[in-house]
Amino acid sequence: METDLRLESSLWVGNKRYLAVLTGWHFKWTETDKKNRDKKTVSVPVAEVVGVEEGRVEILPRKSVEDTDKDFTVFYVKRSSTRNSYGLLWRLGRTQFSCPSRVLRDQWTKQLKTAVKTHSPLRPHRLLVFINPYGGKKKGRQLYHSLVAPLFELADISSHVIVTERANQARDHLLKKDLTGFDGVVCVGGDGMFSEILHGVIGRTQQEAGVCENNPAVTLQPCPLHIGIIPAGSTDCVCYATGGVIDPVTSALHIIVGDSQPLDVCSVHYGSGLVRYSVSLVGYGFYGDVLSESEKHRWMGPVRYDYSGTLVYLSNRSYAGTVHYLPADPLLSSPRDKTRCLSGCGVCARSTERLFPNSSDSGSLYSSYSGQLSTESEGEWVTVEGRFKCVSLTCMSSSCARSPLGLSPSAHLADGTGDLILVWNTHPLSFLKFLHRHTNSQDRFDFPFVEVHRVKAVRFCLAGATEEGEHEEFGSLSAAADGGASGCVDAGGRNGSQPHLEQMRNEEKTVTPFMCCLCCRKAPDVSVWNCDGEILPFTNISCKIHGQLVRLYARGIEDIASIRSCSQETGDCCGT
Ligand SMILES: CCCCCCCCCCCCC/C=C/[C@@H](O)[C@H](CO)NC(=O)CCCCCCCCCCCCCCC
Ligand SMILES: Nc1ncnc2c1ncn2[C@@H]1O[C@H](COP(=O)(O)OP(=O)(O)OP(=O)(O)O)[C@@H](O)[C@H]1O
Ligand SMILES: [Ca+2]
Repeated sequence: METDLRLESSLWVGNKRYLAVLTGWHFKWTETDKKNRDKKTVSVPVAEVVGVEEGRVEILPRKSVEDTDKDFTVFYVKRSSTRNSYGLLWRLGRTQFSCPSRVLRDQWTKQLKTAVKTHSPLRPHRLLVFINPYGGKKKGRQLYHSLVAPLFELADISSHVIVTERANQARDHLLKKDLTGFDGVVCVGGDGMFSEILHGVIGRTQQEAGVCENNPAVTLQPCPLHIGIIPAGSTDCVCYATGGVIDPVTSALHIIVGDSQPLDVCSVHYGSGLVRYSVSLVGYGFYGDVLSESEKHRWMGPVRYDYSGTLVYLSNRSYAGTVHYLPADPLLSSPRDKTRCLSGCGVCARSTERLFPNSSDSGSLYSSYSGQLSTESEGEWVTVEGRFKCVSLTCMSSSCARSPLGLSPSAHLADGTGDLILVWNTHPLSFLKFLHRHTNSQDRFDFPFVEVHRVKAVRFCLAGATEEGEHEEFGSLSAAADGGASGCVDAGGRNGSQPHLEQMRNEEKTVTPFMCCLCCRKAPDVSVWNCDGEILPFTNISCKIHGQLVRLYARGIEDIASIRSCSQETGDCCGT
């Protein structure tokens, strides 16, 4: 197949002659002018070709086609580094080629199109797009129509666009409506909107597989629909942490080329019910209080978090509780090993082999789903009791513009673990130093009052509350297993009617005082949980990490150094 696709000929770009070669994986063109000693080769991976059009075509600022019969235009991914973030910006590169004959032109366009089809099997053809018109700075709709839709059209992707009219509309649509023919779901919005899509996609997959989401011991069915994120929110943590930049064009190009990034998901349970899923932060204490305070100031937009953060910091609170955690295998990785999860991460790749042992390629990745109950041996739970400024569990680094390395810089996107960060009560200035280190690259865990553990599961219990309830209902994760869908009740976060959770919520209210307002003299004894930007109505929760439960149209953070060495080899790897 490789040799079938090979094509080589002279082509013109402007008034310069090039030798163009299409090999199995790359399309390259090199200037053939002999006087030019610095011959530059532009090499574009076939998998990063966005579109091939006959004639001289432009798509921006608007589409124009000069239908000449010896020309063709290639659109492809071009990279540039950014000042404020860690990943690379992707832009649309475009080169117009002229051939000596129409026959050769047709040969080039045909071969290039075939090569693209062969080398990117996960490219979407049909997408379901949800736009939250009220996310972030309320520019979602405009961003989509001006920057993203023209790229999808160029790449021959058809999309069904729904501009939401209410919260949870996207989730409900994914849970109930016919999704036949869609390759993926695109979320135009922030982390809250992503969370809706996440709940819809996971819930729908479990429904169809007959898996009960309430039982934390059950192995959930990985989701076949990919999720794309066009960032248009306030924090956009999921987009930032999975690509290193917040940029709608970069995100659209990752969707078009069919990138596939697996992502760990944490399920949060109360009693015998699922409460929510999280991919970023499940946080009690400081981050819970900041979120709770910020909800009162939504009108401020993204600044609400800084304002509320300052108020909450000044109120200097700490909370008593007991944390139980199940450590992950320390031989595989550590949250303090100073590594970073980058595109092509080896730790995550080895986890894929462990989680899906029988699959040899991404096409059959989910075929090895092994049943409903976790068979992995559980290990020993560890218990820590005390007074904390905050307790945070994150499945990934949770980096964002505010904190470019995130809550846990060495966390992995897809290793089946989360990082548990315990910040003990300390002097306010020490806590400020800890917070400040989130804004730079200093080690935020290098304080005597901070602990970080790589974990598979966590349980939290308020001080004074016995764990009896939970012990009866959970015991160990595997003891709670009931074998699957039997007796399954509606999972939390799925739809309005969850009688089991409603009853438990009322029970908890009797022991959970309301958050005190900031002017009260007496600080509250109990905080709230922040679950990816949503306040949870329960305190004594139990969390379990599900390795690689969903897939995003992303490829992790690209290592700038390796891209540079690639440019040196070929003159200019990515542009004309
Ligand atoms: C001295 C400067 C200190 C700056 C400290 C910055 C720490 C930033 C850590 C960011 C962690 C983000 C985790 C991601 C969570 C998302 O799943 C979730 C949904 O979008 N976002 C939030 O809950 C939104 C959470 C937003 C949290 C913002 C906290 C801002 C704290 C500001 C403290 C100022 C103290 C000033 C004292 C005079
Ligand atoms: N049409 C709508 N009207 C009201 N709320 C909506 C609508 N569509 C979606 N939502 C809800 O709005 C919430 C916030 O949206 P989104 O996450 O897009 O923006 P954000 O809160 O500004 O950003 P971030 O979550 O990154 O901080 C989501 O939880 C979503 O459920
Ligand atoms: Ca992880």
